[in-house]
Amino acid sequence: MTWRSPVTPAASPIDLVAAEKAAADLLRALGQPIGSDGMTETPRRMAHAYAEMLTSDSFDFTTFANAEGYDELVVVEDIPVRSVCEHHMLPFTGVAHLGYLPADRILGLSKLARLVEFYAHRPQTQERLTQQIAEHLERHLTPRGVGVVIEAEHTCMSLRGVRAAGTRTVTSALLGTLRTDPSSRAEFLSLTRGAGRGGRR
Ligand SMILES: Nc1nc2c(ncn2[C@@H]2O[C@H](COP(=O)(O)OP(=O)(O)OP(=O)(O)O)[C@@H](O)[C@H]2O)c(=O)[nH]1
Ligand SMILES: [Zn+2]
Repeated sequence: MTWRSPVTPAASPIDLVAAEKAAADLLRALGQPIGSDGMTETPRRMAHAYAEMLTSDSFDFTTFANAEGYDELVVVEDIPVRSVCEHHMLPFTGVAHLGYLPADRILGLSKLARLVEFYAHRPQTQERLTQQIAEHLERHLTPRGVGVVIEAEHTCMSLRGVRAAGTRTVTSALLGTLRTDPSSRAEFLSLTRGAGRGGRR
C-alpha cells in the first residue's frame, strides 16, 4: 500500500519586482556602479538568485508498507545541501547523511533528498536544519529511529569575517533507537563517518 502525504511550504509569496528594486538600492548604497554595462541586469539577477535559494517545492512524502519486515538501517549518504545562513544571508553548502530504522513503513528513497532541499531553502542555521529534517522523518514515517548528519562550509565564515576557508561544521540529530541504543547509534555514525570526504572510499 502506498501513502502519499503532500508536503507544502508555508512561506509568504515572493515579490520579485520589490526584490529587484531593493537589490538595486542595496548595490547603490554599497557604492557599486549599477549603471555600468555588466551590472545593469544585476539587481534582477540578484532577486531571482535569492528567490531560487529561498523557494521550496512541494512534494509527496510517499511511503510504502514494509511488507518484507526490513529491520536494518536505511542510509542515504552525500545528499547535497545548499542553504542560506540566516545571520548574513550568505550560502552554506555541504552534504547530509540521512538514515532510519524502519518500523511499519519504508520511505521512497528520493524523499530523503527532497526533504533536505525542502528545509534547506529558507534562512537557516545548520543546527535547526538538521533537527527539522530529523523531526519530519520521525513524525511522518514513525520509524524506530532516525539519524541525520550534516557537514557544511559556511561562506559567512570562509569568505568574510574570520575568513577561515576550508572549515567544515558537523551537526547531528539522533532520535529514537538511534539515540538510545548504543550499538545502533555506533552503526549509524560509523556508516556516515568519512562519507563526503572520500575518507572511507
Ligand atoms: N550556530 C550557528 N552559527 C552560525 C551559523 N551560520 C552562521 N553562524 C554564526 O552566526 C554568528 C553571528 O555572529 P555576530 O557576531 O552577530 O555577527 P558577525 O559580527 O558578522 O560575526 P563574525 O562572523 O564573527 O564576523 C557568527 O559567529 C556566524 O559564524 C549556523 O548555521 N549555526
Ligand atoms: Zn552567516
